[in-house]
Amino acid sequence: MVISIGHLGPVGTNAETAALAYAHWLEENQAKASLLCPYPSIAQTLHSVARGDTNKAVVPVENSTEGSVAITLDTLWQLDRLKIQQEVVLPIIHAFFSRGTSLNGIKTVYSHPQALAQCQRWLQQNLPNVALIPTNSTTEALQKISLEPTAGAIAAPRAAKLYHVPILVNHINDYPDNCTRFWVMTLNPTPTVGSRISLAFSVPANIPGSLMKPLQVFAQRNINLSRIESRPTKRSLGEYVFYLDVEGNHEDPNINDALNDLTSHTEVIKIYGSYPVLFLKETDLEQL
Ligand SMILES: O=C(O)C(=O)C[C@]1(C(=O)O)C=C[C@@H](O)C=C1
Repeated sequence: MVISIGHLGPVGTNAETAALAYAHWLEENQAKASLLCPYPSIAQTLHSVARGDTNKAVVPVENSTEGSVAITLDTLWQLDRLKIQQEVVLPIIHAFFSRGTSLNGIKTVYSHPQALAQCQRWLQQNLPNVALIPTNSTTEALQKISLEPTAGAIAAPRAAKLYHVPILVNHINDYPDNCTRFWVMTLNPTPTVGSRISLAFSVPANIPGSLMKPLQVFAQRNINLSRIESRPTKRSLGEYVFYLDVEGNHEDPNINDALNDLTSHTEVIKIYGSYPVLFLKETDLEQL
């Protein structure tokens, strides 16, 4: 069976690179063939796997410079039954593309909001007066500049070969170790022994101790949390959903005990599963 993997498109996005890396891993480790399916937005990518149109979806979750990808967390909270099969950590390199020959004449820069934010210092120093225009993805930005010599786009260097647009400046991300975590989501995960569990919950009431009690469940059992953050529930101001990454897996009775206990201190809880993490280096990307 060929595994269909949805990702943010069009081809050449960072999400596609993460999906390609996962497809490569599936082929090497499980002898499984995959078919990549681009979608116009992260939300549509997740809905496609929730409907069963694709077997898996690869979506960005957190960037080392800019933090969480809100649309991914919010959509996962709305959708039921999606589980994390695997995490892929990808080095993210941004390049500046233009049909113009120098930075001098540039008036407009297009890119995905995350990419614009990850290059904000470079933009401030080199193109302080341009209009920054957000697009649905980095490669959608590349498509926009084809007829505009005074426009530029920020995208991954890999896209230069795919779109035949010249790179004017490479490595413009503000932090050289810029990387993004991507999750491979599915309705039917293959059981694996992971190294991390991710979950989200809302609390029964906005009263003293309502967040401390769920956190104590882990502290009391000496279980380490590697991330905690909140997003609004969108029901009313001041109500939040909390997202946690827990170090460990379901084979550990201490973790299972903590997760069982957690349900008595939360209102709605979604456990996205326990999963292994695949770290990629810049040199790994050259083979994709
Ligand atoms: O537009 C792309 O190339 C994407 O894959 C999206 C995205 C994101 O949403 O975070 C992925 C990784 C980078 O952090 C920048 C942009």
